Amino acid sequence: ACGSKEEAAPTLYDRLGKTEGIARIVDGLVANVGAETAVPNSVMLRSHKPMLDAVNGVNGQAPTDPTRLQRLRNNFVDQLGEATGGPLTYKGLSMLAAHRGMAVTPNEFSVWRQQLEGSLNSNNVSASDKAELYVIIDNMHDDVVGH
Ligand code: HEM
Repeated sequence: ACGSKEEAAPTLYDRLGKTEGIARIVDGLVANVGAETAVPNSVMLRSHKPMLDAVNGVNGQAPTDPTRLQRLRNNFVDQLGEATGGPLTYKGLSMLAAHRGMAVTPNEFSVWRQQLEGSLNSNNVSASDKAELYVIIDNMHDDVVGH
Protein backbone atom coordinates (compact mmCIF):
# COMPACT_ATOMS: atom_id res chain seq x y z
CA ALA A 1 0.00 0.00 0.00
CA CYS A 2 1.02 3.57 -0.43
CA GLY A 3 3.44 4.52 2.34
CA SER A 4 4.29 0.95 3.19
CA LYS A 5 7.89 0.20 3.93
CA GLU A 6 8.26 -1.80 0.70
CA GLU A 7 7.44 1.26 -1.39
CA ALA A 8 9.69 3.69 0.46
CA ALA A 9 11.93 5.68 -1.87
CA PRO A 10 15.24 3.90 -2.43
CA THR A 11 18.05 5.28 -0.31
CA LEU A 12 21.45 6.20 -1.72
CA TYR A 13 22.58 2.86 -0.25
CA ASP A 14 19.99 1.08 -2.41
CA ARG A 15 20.87 3.06 -5.53
CA LEU A 16 24.57 2.31 -5.14
CA GLY A 17 23.69 -1.39 -5.25
CA LYS A 18 23.46 -2.07 -1.53
CA THR A 19 26.41 -3.71 0.23
CA GLU A 20 27.61 -5.45 -2.94
CA GLY A 21 27.61 -2.21 -4.94
CA ILE A 22 29.34 -0.27 -2.19
CA ALA A 23 31.93 -3.05 -1.84
CA ARG A 24 32.66 -2.81 -5.57
CA ILE A 25 33.09 0.97 -5.26
CA VAL A 26 35.44 0.60 -2.28
CA ASP A 27 37.44 -2.16 -3.99
CA GLY A 28 37.82 0.10 -7.03
CA LEU A 29 38.98 2.94 -4.79
CA VAL A 30 41.48 0.67 -3.05
CA ALA A 31 42.80 -0.53 -6.41
CA ASN A 32 43.10 3.04 -7.73
CA VAL A 33 44.85 4.26 -4.58
CA GLY A 34 47.19 1.27 -4.77
CA ALA A 35 48.01 2.08 -8.38
CA GLU A 36 48.60 5.75 -7.56
CA THR A 37 51.05 4.83 -4.78
CA ALA A 38 53.07 2.89 -7.37
CA VAL A 39 53.61 5.74 -9.86
CA PRO A 40 56.70 7.98 -9.83
CA ASN A 41 56.13 11.02 -7.62
CA SER A 42 53.01 9.45 -6.12
CA VAL A 43 51.04 11.93 -4.03
CA MET A 44 49.55 9.29 -1.73
CA LEU A 45 52.56 7.06 -1.08
CA ARG A 46 53.75 9.19 1.84
CA SER A 47 50.56 8.72 3.86
CA HIS A 48 49.99 5.09 2.86
CA LYS A 49 53.54 3.79 3.27
CA PRO A 50 53.17 2.60 6.88
CA MET A 51 50.14 0.53 5.94
CA LEU A 52 51.69 -0.78 2.71
CA ASP A 53 54.87 -1.78 4.56
CA ALA A 54 52.84 -3.57 7.24
CA VAL A 55 50.87 -5.47 4.59
CA ASN A 56 53.71 -6.24 2.19
CA GLY A 57 56.70 -6.52 4.51
CA VAL A 58 59.90 -4.54 4.12
CA ASN A 59 63.21 -5.81 2.70
CA GLY A 60 61.93 -9.35 2.38
CA GLN A 61 60.74 -9.43 5.99
CA ALA A 62 57.38 -11.01 6.76
CA PRO A 63 54.42 -8.62 6.85
CA THR A 64 53.81 -7.27 10.36
CA ASP A 65 50.07 -6.79 9.80
CA PRO A 66 48.87 -8.64 6.67
CA THR A 67 45.16 -7.87 7.15
CA ARG A 68 45.52 -4.13 7.81
CA LEU A 69 44.34 -3.06 4.35
CA GLN A 70 41.51 -5.60 4.43
CA ARG A 71 40.31 -4.16 7.75
CA LEU A 72 40.41 -0.62 6.35
CA ARG A 73 38.47 -1.79 3.29
CA ASN A 74 35.81 -3.55 5.39
CA ASN A 75 35.50 -0.56 7.70
CA PHE A 76 35.10 1.77 4.75
CA VAL A 77 32.31 -0.43 3.32
CA ASP A 78 30.54 -0.31 6.69
CA GLN A 79 31.06 3.45 6.98
CA LEU A 80 29.55 4.16 3.56
CA GLY A 81 26.84 1.55 4.08
CA GLU A 82 25.77 3.37 7.22
CA ALA A 83 26.22 6.93 5.94
CA THR A 84 24.16 6.27 2.79
CA GLY A 85 21.17 5.03 4.75
CA GLY A 86 21.84 1.30 4.69
CA PRO A 87 21.74 -1.27 7.48
CA LEU A 88 25.51 -1.47 8.04
CA THR A 89 27.22 -0.18 11.18
CA TYR A 90 30.64 1.46 11.17
CA LYS A 91 32.82 0.08 13.95
CA GLY A 92 36.10 1.82 13.09
CA LEU A 93 37.78 4.90 14.43
CA SER A 94 36.44 8.41 14.05
CA MET A 95 37.81 10.13 10.94
CA LEU A 96 39.79 12.47 13.16
CA ALA A 97 41.39 9.58 15.08
CA ALA A 98 41.95 7.44 11.96
CA HIS A 99 43.91 10.17 10.17
CA ARG A 100 45.61 11.81 13.17
CA GLY A 101 49.37 12.00 12.79
CA MET A 102 49.21 11.64 8.99
CA ALA A 103 49.09 15.38 8.31
CA VAL A 104 47.02 14.74 5.18
CA THR A 105 47.28 17.79 2.91
CA PRO A 106 44.46 19.34 0.87
CA ASN A 107 46.20 18.10 -2.30
CA GLU A 108 46.45 14.56 -0.96
CA PHE A 109 42.75 14.70 -0.15
CA SER A 110 42.00 15.95 -3.65
CA VAL A 111 44.02 13.16 -5.28
CA TRP A 112 42.34 10.57 -3.03
CA ARG A 113 38.98 11.97 -4.09
CA GLN A 114 40.00 11.57 -7.75
CA GLN A 115 40.64 7.86 -7.11
CA LEU A 116 37.13 7.63 -5.66
CA GLU A 117 35.76 9.45 -8.71
CA GLY A 118 37.46 6.91 -10.96
CA SER A 119 35.83 4.06 -9.12
CA LEU A 120 32.40 5.73 -9.13
CA ASN A 121 32.73 6.21 -12.88
CA SER A 122 33.83 2.63 -13.55
CA ASN A 123 30.86 1.48 -11.50
CA ASN A 124 28.48 3.64 -13.55
CA VAL A 125 27.26 5.70 -10.59
CA SER A 126 25.00 8.49 -11.85
CA ALA A 127 25.96 12.15 -11.55
CA SER A 128 23.21 12.81 -9.01
CA ASP A 129 24.22 9.83 -6.86
CA LYS A 130 27.85 10.92 -7.05
CA ALA A 131 26.86 14.42 -5.93
CA GLU A 132 24.95 12.97 -2.98
CA LEU A 133 27.90 10.80 -1.99
CA TYR A 134 30.32 13.73 -2.25
CA VAL A 135 28.26 15.67 0.28
CA ILE A 136 28.94 12.84 2.74
CA ILE A 137 32.62 12.60 1.77
CA ASP A 138 33.32 16.33 1.77
CA ASN A 139 31.72 16.70 5.20
CA MET A 140 34.62 14.59 6.52
CA HIS A 141 37.30 16.73 4.85
CA ASP A 142 38.13 18.80 7.92
CA ASP A 143 38.50 15.72 10.14
CA VAL A 144 40.77 13.99 7.60
CA VAL A 145 42.98 16.89 6.49
CA GLY A 146 45.55 18.77 8.51
CA HIS A 147 45.93 16.65 11.65
C1 HEM B 1 36.57 11.61 3.33
C2 HEM B 1 37.65 10.96 2.93
C3 HEM B 1 38.15 9.72 3.63
C4 HEM B 1 37.44 8.74 4.25
C5 HEM B 1 35.93 8.61 4.35
C6 HEM B 1 38.40 7.80 4.77
C7 HEM B 1 38.07 6.66 5.47
C8 HEM B 1 38.96 5.91 6.21
C9 HEM B 1 38.61 4.81 7.07
C10 HEM B 1 37.20 4.28 7.29
C11 HEM B 1 39.74 4.36 7.63
C12 HEM B 1 39.89 3.17 8.58
C13 HEM B 1 39.65 3.55 10.00
C14 HEM B 1 39.65 2.34 10.88
O1 HEM B 1 39.94 1.24 10.40
O2 HEM B 1 39.35 2.46 12.10
C15 HEM B 1 40.83 5.17 7.10
C16 HEM B 1 42.16 5.01 7.39
C17 HEM B 1 43.18 5.53 6.65
N1 HEM B 1 43.08 6.51 5.69
FE1 HEM B 1 41.38 7.39 5.13
N2 HEM B 1 39.65 8.23 4.48
C18 HEM B 1 39.56 9.39 3.77
C19 HEM B 1 40.60 10.14 3.26
C20 HEM B 1 41.91 9.76 3.29
C21 HEM B 1 42.99 10.45 2.63
C22 HEM B 1 42.82 11.72 1.82
C23 HEM B 1 44.11 9.73 2.87
C24 HEM B 1 45.52 9.99 2.41
C25 HEM B 1 45.80 10.56 1.25
C26 HEM B 1 43.74 8.61 3.70
C27 HEM B 1 44.62 7.65 4.17
C28 HEM B 1 44.30 6.72 5.13
C29 HEM B 1 45.27 5.83 5.74
C30 HEM B 1 46.73 5.74 5.38
C31 HEM B 1 44.57 5.10 6.72
C32 HEM B 1 45.15 4.19 7.77
C33 HEM B 1 45.44 2.84 7.33
C34 HEM B 1 46.18 2.15 8.47
O3 HEM B 1 47.16 2.70 8.97
O4 HEM B 1 45.76 1.06 8.84
N3 HEM B 1 42.40 8.66 3.94
N4 HEM B 1 40.32 6.08 6.24
